[in-house]
Amino acid sequence: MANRTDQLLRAAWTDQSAELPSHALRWLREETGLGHVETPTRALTAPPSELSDKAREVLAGIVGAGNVLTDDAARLGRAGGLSYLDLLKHKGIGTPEVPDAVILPADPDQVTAVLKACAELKVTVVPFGGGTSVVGGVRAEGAVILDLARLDRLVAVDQVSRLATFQAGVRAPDAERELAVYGLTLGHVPQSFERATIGGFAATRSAGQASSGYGRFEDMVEGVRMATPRGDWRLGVAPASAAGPDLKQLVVGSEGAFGVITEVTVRVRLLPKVRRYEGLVFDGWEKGSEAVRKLAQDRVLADVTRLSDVDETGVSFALTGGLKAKALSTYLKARGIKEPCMLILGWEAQDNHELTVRRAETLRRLKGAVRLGRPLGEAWKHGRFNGPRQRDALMNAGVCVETLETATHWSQLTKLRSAVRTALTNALTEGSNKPIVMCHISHAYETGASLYFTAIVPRAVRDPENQWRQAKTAACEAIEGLGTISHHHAVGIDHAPYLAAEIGDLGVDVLKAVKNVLDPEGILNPGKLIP
Ligand SMILES: Cc1cc2nc3c(=O)[nH]c(=O)nc-3n(C[C@H](O)[C@H](O)[C@H](O)COP(=O)(O)OP(=O)(O)OC[C@H]3O[C@@H](n4cnc5c(N)ncnc54)[C@H](O)[C@@H]3O)c2cc1C
Repeated sequence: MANRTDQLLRAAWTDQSAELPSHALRWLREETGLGHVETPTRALTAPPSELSDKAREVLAGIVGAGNVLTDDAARLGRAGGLSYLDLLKHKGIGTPEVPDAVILPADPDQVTAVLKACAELKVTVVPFGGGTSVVGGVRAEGAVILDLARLDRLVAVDQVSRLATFQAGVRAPDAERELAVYGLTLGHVPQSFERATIGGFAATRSAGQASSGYGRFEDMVEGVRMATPRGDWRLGVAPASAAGPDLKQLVVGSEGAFGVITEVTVRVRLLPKVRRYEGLVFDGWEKGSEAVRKLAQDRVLADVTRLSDVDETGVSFALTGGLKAKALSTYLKARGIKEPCMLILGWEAQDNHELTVRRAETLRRLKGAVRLGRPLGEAWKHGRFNGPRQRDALMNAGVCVETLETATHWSQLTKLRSAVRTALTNALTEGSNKPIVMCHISHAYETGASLYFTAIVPRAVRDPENQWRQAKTAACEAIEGLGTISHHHAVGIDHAPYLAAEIGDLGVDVLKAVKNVLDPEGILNPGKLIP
């Protein structure tokens, strides 16, 4: 179990070293001014645990002495999430926030007992699923980590209603493996799929790459069970209800600040038997985003619908390298495409007839696009979980790489994209360093879409944390009034200062009031979600 979280003590996504191909590194040096930068991984030590003997004894009485871990490896292995800043700290640039202990309860009752004990002992608790938070959600200095790794069971499957109940610590690949036995799927595939958990998805309102077809995670949640210092809370008895506001939605997105989700009942679907992914290219962002809007509003989106802007398309083609990239660019020019914007579409269906009909409905609306067929789509699908490994390789090469996401209505989309691009570019341009800022739509709705930005620039040698902070602040300020502070990464610590601008001071007071009821001692994940 320790290996599930250690990953070079969280300095990387996997324990396999990641390297950039030489042509990619050469290209990056030319484009950004990247020099030769060393990124050593420093051997880290943990400060002594400050968990009192009494607390250790009480917690051991609940979960067993072997499940209260205070050794350095266990604590460093859960020190922080997987944001750029968290990864930097584990590479020895900055100091990671190390918890005092790691508690591993075995079931929902033990979770409730741990929370009640911690409330009495005034011990702060940070819930930890896969630890993939990119917004500081699992930072736990001066707190204990409540790791849900042992809540790893499929509790029930209702094949008639197409529902499955999972314990919160089940990881996405394990959930899919268990469902496949019944011919079912959840269809939730965020880029963090390999490591994130069912409880983490619910706690953060996650959105997967196939959200256009399968919905966001909160659309899938039919029921939740949450342990709080006040006791166990279960919600969700029917597919729809008019019994007052939907309190499930207070739990979904609560980021560990109101309680610990111990079980989630999710809507599942039949496992698809046929899949088809393909790529098209539009000439320019406006034409591409208009096309995605039409698909969304005519309700014929493919299950995966992802439009890259010209910068992101350029980077994907450049990283392909060699003759293939040159041939592609010559072909697109010959077809009159001046600013290629790549659209990936993926359909999943029960049989070829269903797929053919849906595909035809989508494609007949995409006038003016150059179809590049299956190789491009299949290549995207093949590499869909490579992002974290590429980030490791970039960071090892001395690159600052940050991703951030937002969403807005169609009428504001182009304005928001320009505002964030300009903010990031200005904040990251320094001396001979030139940032690359790229963007894509990966989640489309009838009324609007998400925007996902990736910025890469040579890492500042003197103060890398400040370089990141300036870019983050500039982007968050650009978003204010135009879109949401987070479409799927959640609030955590990093977005908390901007939440009031989105939900109002009254909204923040409502969240505080809920917390006061469920967690009167304020032991749960302080500093996260609520500003
Ligand atoms: C490389 C990379 C790619 C990513 N891609 C995506 C993406 O495509 N889509 C997306 O939505 N997100 C993405 N994320 C963000 C992250 O994976 C999601 O936020 C995910 O939902 C977190 O799941 P987790 O199990 O790792 O939760 P953790 O990181 O462990 O926790 C996240 C937050 O939820 C709380 N929490 C966790 N479990 C529980 C629980 N059982 N009860 C109460 N609170 C809990 C934690 O305290 C924390 O505040 C990505 C992250 C990385 C590093």
